[in-house]
Amino acid sequence: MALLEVEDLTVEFYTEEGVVTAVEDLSYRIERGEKFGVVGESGAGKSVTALSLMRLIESPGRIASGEIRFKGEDILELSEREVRDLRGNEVAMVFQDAQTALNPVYTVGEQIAEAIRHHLDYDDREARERTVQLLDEVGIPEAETRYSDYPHEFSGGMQQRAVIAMALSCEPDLLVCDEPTTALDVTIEAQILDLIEELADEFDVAVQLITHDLGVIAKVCNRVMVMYAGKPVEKAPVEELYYDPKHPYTVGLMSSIPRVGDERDRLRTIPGTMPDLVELPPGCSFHPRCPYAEEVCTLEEPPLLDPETGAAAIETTAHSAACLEWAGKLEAGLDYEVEIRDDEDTHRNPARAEGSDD
Ligand SMILES: Nc1ncnc2c1ncn2[C@@H]1O[C@H](COP(=O)(O)OP(=O)(O)OP(=O)(O)O)[C@@H](O)[C@H]1O
Repeated sequence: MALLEVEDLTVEFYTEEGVVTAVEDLSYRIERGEKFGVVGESGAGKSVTALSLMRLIESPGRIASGEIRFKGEDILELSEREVRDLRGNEVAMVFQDAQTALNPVYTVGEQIAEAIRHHLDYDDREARERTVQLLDEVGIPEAETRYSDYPHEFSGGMQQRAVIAMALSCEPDLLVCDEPTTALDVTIEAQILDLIEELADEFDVAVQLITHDLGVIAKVCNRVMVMYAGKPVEKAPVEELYYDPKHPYTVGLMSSIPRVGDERDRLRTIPGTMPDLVELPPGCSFHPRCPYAEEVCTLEEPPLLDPETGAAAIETTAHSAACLEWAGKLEAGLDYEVEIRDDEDTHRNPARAEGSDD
């Protein structure tokens, strides 16, 4: 049994414009200790997915259908009290903005110690000791002294480290990080990502890392799900996604990975914007922006398929993509080439999209 199993999750928001289907029929699973990335543009449904895991979707939204099983138990069936126990204790979350996670009127140390006392039944002294130890582990210098600092006395990067310490304080099995580094500058971003990766291994905690940046996923994750307009369009081990992407949207996202000193001609960024979620385009939601779209793409919605066999993807399918190409339905096929640039050299990816014309 996987640690987390999300099955056919659909989340809707009732707005004046109509019903927004923010997440539709979404399925994925995360194994114990796995680092799982969720990537897509703004509005893809990444945060809504994360909030659903914590059962934090609020009106006008609701989880319309699906199951979210954590250690085999459907969290949608739990009582409010049971969900509160789950949050923080077994599933912890780190958001983009550390400031909203920290209460300005308590010292950083007190807040973490309070979480420890609440969840782990430690006395004051034990909680304080554990807090200092955690602050030290997340790289806060002079942890003993900084325990008594208020959040505003910490820099943005230090605040995010403290939030990570708080998230890990109750030894969760799953850490959900929603754009944890977006508010930070690039050097600090790299440090925080390294920290998340190191701590995930050290604490043996699985991570669901949400970002709009494939470069961030590359640094941290083992497996990735690409989302577009509320649905998964590609799932793959990270290396495979980079070397052999099977969905045109993924290829478009790759062009926006910033690399220092990267002089190569970029693949075009994807023109256009995400469709209106109240009224999705017919057929494949991505077709209005897809350079390879054909008439069939306006008519048929592509399921997730195994690109090797064209069979419907099941949970054990390692690499799947929702493009009609893999159902053998495109006449001209996909024709893209991915250029990978390593630190030392640049080489063309040998893996071209199968079924390409030339
Ligand atoms: N409170 C809300 N009320 C109405 N619609 C909402 C609400 N929250 C989310 N949505 C809808 O769900 C869509 C997906 O939102 P979500 O926050 O999950 O996107 P995201 O992929 O996390 O993007 P971002 O990177 O901008 O956070 C939004 O575009 C919006 O249409």
